[in-house]
Amino acid sequence: MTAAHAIVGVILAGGLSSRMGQDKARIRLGGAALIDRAARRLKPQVSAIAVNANGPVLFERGEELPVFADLDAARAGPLGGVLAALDYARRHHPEASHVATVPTDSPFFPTDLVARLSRVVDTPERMAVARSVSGLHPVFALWPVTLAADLAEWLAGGGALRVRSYLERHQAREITFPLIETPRGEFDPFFNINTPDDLDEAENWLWVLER
Ligand SMILES: Nc1nc2c(ncn2[C@@H]2O[C@H](COP(=O)(O)OP(=O)(O)OP(=O)(O)O)[C@@H](O)[C@H]2O)c(=O)[nH]1
Repeated sequence: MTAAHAIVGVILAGGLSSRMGQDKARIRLGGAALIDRAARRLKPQVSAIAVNANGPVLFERGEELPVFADLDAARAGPLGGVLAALDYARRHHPEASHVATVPTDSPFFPTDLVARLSRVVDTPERMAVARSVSGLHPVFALWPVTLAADLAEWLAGGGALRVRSYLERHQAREITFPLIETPRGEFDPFFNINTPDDLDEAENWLWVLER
């Protein structure tokens, strides 16, 4: 697949943030909310961008993005967000072949994420997912829009909620991304912020990464 293909980028922000105790999308890192950081990083990589959230979303500096909720009020985890994303893409971007998802809580993801995942998408049905030395990162993935009905059926049929199981079922291609070399050592670009301690660690890394 080439960069000419239309890919809708979706920031997954529909979780409960229970470990953080407050909405992770609104958490500030280095002066910017995580949702705005994710949007800034994803936007140049895709042809359109939107946010999956199950509550109100606030954007800064007038950068309003389209927001859509899960289709089913009973939360199905990240896959519920992916299903909503495929439905959104089908309705608003009929030209799009794939949706690229990233979570809202991972501020340092690769700036060539979508380009590298796209390169291994050789058929319209192909899925691709990111890996690093820390393991598979199932919410950093390319999802064919045509999978919507299959995913809906799988979730309705009580399919495992784990994203990883669904990717395995479809033999998603895995792309391994390198660690980032810094003066303080190597850093995983898929580092994500789940707890207040993670946020402290991200603040420390931000200082090193943006020096
Ligand atoms: N749409 C949707 N997204 C979800 C759901 N659960 C998790 N996510 C998203 O999936 C990604 C990974 O979520 P987690 O960090 O495991 O869960 P979380 O709800 O954000 O945080 P915790 O409640 O602390 O587990 C994040 O981008 C979440 O916003 C859900 O039920 N629906």
